[in-house]
Amino acid sequence: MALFTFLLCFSIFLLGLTLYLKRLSKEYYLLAFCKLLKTVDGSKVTDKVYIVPGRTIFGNNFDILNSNPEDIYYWSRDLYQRANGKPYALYYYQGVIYSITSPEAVQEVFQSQTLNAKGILYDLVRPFLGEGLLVSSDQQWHDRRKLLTPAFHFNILQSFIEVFKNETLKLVNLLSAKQDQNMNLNEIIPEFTLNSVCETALGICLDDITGSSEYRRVIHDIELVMVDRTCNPFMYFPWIFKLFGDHKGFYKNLKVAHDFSSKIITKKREEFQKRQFANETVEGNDDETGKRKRYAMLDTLFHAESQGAIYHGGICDEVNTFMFEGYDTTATCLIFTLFNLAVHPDIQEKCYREVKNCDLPSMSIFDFNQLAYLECVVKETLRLQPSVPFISRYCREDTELNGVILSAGSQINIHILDIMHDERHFPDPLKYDPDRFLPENSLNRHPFAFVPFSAGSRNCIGQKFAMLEIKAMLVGILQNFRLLPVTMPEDIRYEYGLVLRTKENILVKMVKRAN
Ligand code: HEM
Repeated sequence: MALFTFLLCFSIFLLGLTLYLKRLSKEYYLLAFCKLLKTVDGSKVTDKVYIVPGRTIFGNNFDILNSNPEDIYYWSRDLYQRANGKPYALYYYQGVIYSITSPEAVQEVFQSQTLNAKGILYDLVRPFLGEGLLVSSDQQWHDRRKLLTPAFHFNILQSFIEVFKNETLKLVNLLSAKQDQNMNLNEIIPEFTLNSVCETALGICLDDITGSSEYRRVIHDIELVMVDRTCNPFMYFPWIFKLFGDHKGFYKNLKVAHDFSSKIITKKREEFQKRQFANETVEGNDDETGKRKRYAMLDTLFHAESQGAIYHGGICDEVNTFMFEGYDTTATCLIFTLFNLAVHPDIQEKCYREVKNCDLPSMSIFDFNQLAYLECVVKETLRLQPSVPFISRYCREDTELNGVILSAGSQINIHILDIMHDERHFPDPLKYDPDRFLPENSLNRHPFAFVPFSAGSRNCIGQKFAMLEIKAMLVGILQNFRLLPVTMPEDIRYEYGLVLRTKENILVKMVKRAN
């Protein structure tokens, strides 16, 4: 009798559980621990979104376990092909990842006033960048963006040009000493872009401060650990990372990077305070024409600090953000541009003809803006090999987007690279063809078809800075050298890092031009 009662109760329990799970499974992908996507109009989700089949019964949670950055790059391209122009979705325990690969689909995100919070991947860079402009959100982001925008004003950029030119001349001298050898661009270029951002935005010459090569090395190692963590969903948990990841190495490297930027801040603050004391800057808010005085980035922060609008920790976060965002992105673009020019001698020749009579030392922003073909070349590189291949947003609340409902906690991955490889807007998308950006060929192009700097309120604050710096370096290099290919396009295997990388370093040969 007792057994019968037990079996009856157990059966009722099982039936109840089954019914409950059945009901729940209308809302959730149970084994993936994730809420299901729905459409706004009740139509089939698969009509609007390609649902990526998981490799295990647990949704997509284990799809990229043990992958490397190269695997992830090519996996993303494969998903793009399979989705055939539709957005695609992956089911992870953290929430749905809704991936956008077309200008039409990204429009709503870039125009949204609310989708400003960054995706959870950015949590992995938080130990490095704190609450700096790249990762922060809400009022803090708004206030900082407002504070820092004037530091990239035209007049400030004009004053940076001298630094870009000096760094270019230093680079040309170094390249002259190595001409006719194979040049490893990944080793040479980042040193100069780091110098440029430090000397302009931070006002410090790295020749006066030790540790810059160590800084670049640790940044690379920090990146490797972060990319490794993105491949393993369990490593998102800080305690699992602490137990099983390279936690110790990561924080050791982080300390080196933070100490390096701290050293810069301390040195510059002393100088700022001395100037303040001498009444040269802070009190003199207005310049002689009566206009509000503008400062370069670090002085803007010190000025805000003197008014209680930001504290030391905030300054450190912004400095780390600008150093990190400002050097690797531009270096990547320069490396790919030089590579593209080396393997396309006809395009290189056209650029050379445009720049050969420029007088670099006397060039102004206006003169750089006149280099129309060079601009097309840089844009085509950013289209084909965008330094930042994808970005991500986080849905704090249930969000309607492109006819689907993303529940709170979902992520929106914006695949900038795929958007800019859309053949409807860029026919034969893998061909390197700067003419696409000539005015007559850009007419009526979708406004979000070319978005290497993102778009909308969270676009890149440093885009004009970057274009100017890249153009200055290209003018100097092209005037002095003919680039010959060593690495060929077929040798390149791309990798996802914090910026777009290649598995092997890119090599070119530079032959001095007869003047
Ligand atoms: C070719 C060079 C560059 C490219 C392709 C690039 C690209 C981007 C992209 C795509 C974003 C959006 C990131 C996101 O939404 O998660 C971004 C944001 C940002 N970039 Fe750049 N960037 C470049 C150069 C620079 C430079 C030179 C600086 C500074 C000197 C800079 C500073 C920033 C900052 C601070 C943000 C965050 C802006 C915000 O959220 O308000 N970038 N950049």
